[in-house]
Amino acid sequence: SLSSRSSDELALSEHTSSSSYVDQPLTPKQFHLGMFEIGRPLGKGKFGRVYLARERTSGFICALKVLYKSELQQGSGVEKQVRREIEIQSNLRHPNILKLYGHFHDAKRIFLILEFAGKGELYKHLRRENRFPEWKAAQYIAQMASALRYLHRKHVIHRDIKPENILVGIHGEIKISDFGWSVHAPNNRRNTICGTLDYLPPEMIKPGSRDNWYNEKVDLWSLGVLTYEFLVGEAPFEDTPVMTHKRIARADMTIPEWVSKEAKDLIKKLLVLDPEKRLPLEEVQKHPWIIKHCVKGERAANREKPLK
Ligand SMILES: CCc1cccc(CC)c1NC(=O)n1cc2c(c1)/C(=N\C(=O)c1ccc(N3CCN(C)CC3)cc1)N=N2
Repeated sequence: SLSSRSSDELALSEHTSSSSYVDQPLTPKQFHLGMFEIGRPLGKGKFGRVYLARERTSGFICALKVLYKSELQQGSGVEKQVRREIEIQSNLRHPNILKLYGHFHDAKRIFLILEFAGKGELYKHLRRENRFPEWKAAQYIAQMASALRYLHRKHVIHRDIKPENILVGIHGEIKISDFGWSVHAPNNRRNTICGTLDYLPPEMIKPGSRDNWYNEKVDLWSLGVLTYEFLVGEAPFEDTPVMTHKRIARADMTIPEWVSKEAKDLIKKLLVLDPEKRLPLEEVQKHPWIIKHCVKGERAANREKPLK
C-alpha cells in the first residue's frame, strides 16, 4: 500500500465534501508523495489504481492515480499515452472534464493528481439503474456536448468516449476522464486499438482510412452511441466482435419503439456513416430533445401539475 493505513485513511474515508476548503487548484509547482495523506482506494484500472487523498497543508481533497512504470513499459506505447494524457489534460479547464492538477514520479511510479469526483463511475450507475430516464440522459448528453465543444475548439479529440471513462461529481454533474486515447489533431502517431469495439466509428474500424482517425467527427459518432446506451441500457451494435464490426460498418441498429421520437431523431443524426454528415455539436445543444429536458423554463412549461 502507499502508506501506513492509519487514522489518515479513516479520516479520509469519512470524507464529506466539507465546504471549508474552497475548490482551488493545487498551486505548488513541485509535488511529492509526502505532501498527501492517502485515503481509501477509489478504483483500479488496467494500468493504475486511484486513491482518495488530501494535500496536507491546504486540506485540498483530490484523487491520486498511481501508475507503475514497470507496467507501462510493457504496454505497446502506453507510456507515450500517459505522457500525452498529462500534456493534454493538465491544460483543460471545463466543469465536465476531470481536472488534472499536477503530476510527479518516484523511482517506480508515476502519480497523477486528479480532481475528486464524489459520485464515482458513471457506468456503475448505468448498470445499477439499467438505463437512465430521458430527462437524465438528455442532461448528461448536453454536458457531454458542452465538454466536447470545448475540447474540439482546442483541437483535442477524445476518441474514447464511453461510460467507463466518465465519472460523476458530487453534484451529479458528469466529468470526462481518461485522456489516454485523446490526440491533438492533426497527428501522425500510429495507434493500435484495444478494448471494446462498441464505441468505434466506422472510419476507425475500416482499414486504410487512418487520416479520418484525427477528425473530431469521431467523437460525434461516440456521442450517438452513448445517447443510445443511456436510453436503452446497451450499446446499439453490441454483438459478437465480428458482427459488431459488420453492424458498425453499416450503421445497422434498431432503436426500440419506446424511445421518444425526439431522442430517436438525435441518435439517427449522430450515428451517420459519413463523418461530415453527423450533427455538429452546436446543433446537438439546440436539438428539441435536449431543449425539452435541459432548459429550466421548458421544464416548468411542461409541468403537468398546475402551479400552486
Ligand atoms: C485508476 C482508475 C481508473 C482507470 C482508468 C480510467 C479511470 C477514469 C474513469 C480511472 N479512474 C480515475 O482516474 N479516477 C479519477 C478520479 C476517480 C477515479 C474518482 N472517484 C472515484 O473513483 C470514486 C469511486 C467510487 C465512489 N463511491 C462509490 C460508492 N458510493 C456509495 C459513494 C461514491 C466515489 C468516487 N475521482 N477522481
